[in-house]
Amino acid sequence: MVKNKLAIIGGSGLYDVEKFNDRELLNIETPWGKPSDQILKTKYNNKEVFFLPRHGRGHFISPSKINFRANIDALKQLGVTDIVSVSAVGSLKEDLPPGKFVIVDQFIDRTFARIKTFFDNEIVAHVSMAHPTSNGLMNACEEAIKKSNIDCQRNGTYVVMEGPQFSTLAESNLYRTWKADVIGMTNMPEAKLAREAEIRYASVSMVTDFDCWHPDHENVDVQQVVKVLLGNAEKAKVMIKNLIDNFEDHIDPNDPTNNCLDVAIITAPEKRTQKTIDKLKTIAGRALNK
Ligand SMILES: CSC[C@H]1O[C@H](OP(=O)(O)O)[C@H](O)[C@@H]1O
Ligand SMILES: Nc1ncnc2[nH]cnc12
Repeated sequence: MVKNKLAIIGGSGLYDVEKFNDRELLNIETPWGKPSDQILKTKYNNKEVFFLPRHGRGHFISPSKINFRANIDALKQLGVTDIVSVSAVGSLKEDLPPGKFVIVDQFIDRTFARIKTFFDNEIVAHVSMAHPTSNGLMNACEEAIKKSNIDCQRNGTYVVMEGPQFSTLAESNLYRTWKADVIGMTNMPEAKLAREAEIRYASVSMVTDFDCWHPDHENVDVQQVVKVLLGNAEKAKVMIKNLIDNFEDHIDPNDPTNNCLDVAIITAPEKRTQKTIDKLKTIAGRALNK
């Protein structure tokens, strides 16, 4: 049986989980290059967990330059089965003020300058993204957040913009007409690549600002965002502890992510070269070597 292993991908404001013991920093190489930073392997209540800051410690990687493929491949190499992203987002709704957490269940991917698949050479696969987040993992996040007394909305749509500039007023208003809830720059292609790697994914998005549509908040200002972020990050760390404790109770053994490549790879076996099969060993070894 596959052992469930949790990883947290930390976003803006969450670059480490300092208070966990048994800390080991891992340098992982992947066929896609280097991940954003060393990966922290640590323990809480005797449970192993991995942590990777997607912008690097010190926040030196912009959203468009994150090597999402290397990040996902590295976590898969470590045996990670579940990823919870912790992200800063702008709010597109009046009832989602700064400080509120949203367990995102849907995305609108508006990014255009990123590599979005592991299957772009010789071996082609089309995974379903109808439900990009895993229900069991979202249940675990909801329970962990509630236990931490954090104000939270279950479900919501996250618009992923390219950035790094924030939206124009017209764009912000357009996304509001789409009934989207929050906006950020990083959860895609992360969620797509996690799905291709058959890793369950959930996103806990922490509201830092009202973007620019709100009549009382004309601009997004990074200084303001950082102020809210620091408070959010402390709350997120409490949530992460609760999540490590409870996540295994919520794993769905029948989650469609678990073996989604079985019905996704379309390339005829005779067209798959050994070189590409080797490159995809970590991501798709299970499905390719059956
Ligand atoms: C510092 S505000 C903009 C920045 O924050 C979010 O990143 P993350 O999702 O990693 O927390 C947003 O997507 C932008 O990258
Ligand atoms: N308003 C906003 N737009 C995009 N990404 C964000 N991250 C935090 N606030 C944001």
